[in-house]
Amino acid sequence: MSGPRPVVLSGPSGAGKSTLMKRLMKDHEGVFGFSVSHTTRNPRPGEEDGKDYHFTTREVMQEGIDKGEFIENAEFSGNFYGTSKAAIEDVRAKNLICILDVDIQGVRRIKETDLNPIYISIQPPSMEILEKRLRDRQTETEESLQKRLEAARLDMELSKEPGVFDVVIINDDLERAYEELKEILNDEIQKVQTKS
Ligand SMILES: Nc1ncnc2c1ncn2[C@@H]1O[C@H](COP(=O)(O)OP(=O)(O)OP(=O)(O)O)[C@@H](O)[C@H]1O
Ligand SMILES: Nc1nc2c(ncn2[C@@H]2O[C@H](COP(=O)(O)O)[C@@H](O)[C@H]2O)c(=O)[nH]1
Repeated sequence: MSGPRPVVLSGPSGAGKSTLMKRLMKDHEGVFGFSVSHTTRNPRPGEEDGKDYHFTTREVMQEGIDKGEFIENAEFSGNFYGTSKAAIEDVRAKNLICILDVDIQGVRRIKETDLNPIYISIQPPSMEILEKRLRDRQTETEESLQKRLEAARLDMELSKEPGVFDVVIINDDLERAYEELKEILNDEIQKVQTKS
C-alpha cells in the first residue's frame, strides 16, 4: 500500500478512542482521514450517517461482505461492524493518514491484510473506571453495557500479548494520553505536513 501508514486504534468500548481521535483530527486538519465503518447498531444522538458510521442493516451488510467489499468485519455486542475497502480507499486517495477504530477481532483480521498500519491500543486505567465512563456516557442499555464490559475483559487480556500492538496507551489522564498518542504519530504527521 502506498501513501502514509494507516493507524489502527483499538481497545475496549469506553476506553476513549473516539475522544482521542477526534481531538487528533481537529488539531491536525488535513492530516488524518477517518475510515468510516459500517454498523448495524442504531445511531446515537448527534451521530451522522456517512460521517461517524454508515448505518445499515444486517441484510445489506451481509450482502457487501459476501461480495468481498470489506477488509474485515466482526460481531460486537450484538451488532455487525466492518471496514469496507471503499472506506480505506476514500482516505488513501486524499493521501491522508487513515485512522481505523476497530475492536480486537478487527485487529486480527487486518493483520492478515497488506494494510501495514501502526497498531495502537487505548486502555482504561481499570475496569471500574471503564464501567463508570460507559455509564456516564449514557449511550448503552444495561444489557449492552454488560456485553461491552465482558468484551472489555477479554480485550484487556489480549492487549497484553506481545506483538499484538505496537503501543498500548493507558488513558488515565486525557492530556497525558493525548501527548503520548501525538508523540507516537509524530513522524507520520511530519511526512504528511511536509508534502502539503
Ligand atoms: N481520560 C479520560 N478521563 C475521563 N473521561 C474520559 C477520558 N477519556 C474519555 N473519557 C470519556 O469516556 C467516555 C468514553 O469515551 P469514548 O466515547 O471516546 O470511548 P471509545 O473508546 O471511543 O468507546 P466506543 O468504542 O464505545 O466508541 C466519554 O464520555 C469520554 O468523554
Ligand atoms: N471490527 C470492527 N470493529 C469496529 C468497527 N467500527 C467500530 N468498531 C468497534 O466496535 C466497538 C463498538 O463501537 P461503538 O461505536 O458501537 O461504541 C468499538 O470497540 C469499536 O472499536 C469496524 O469497522 N470493525
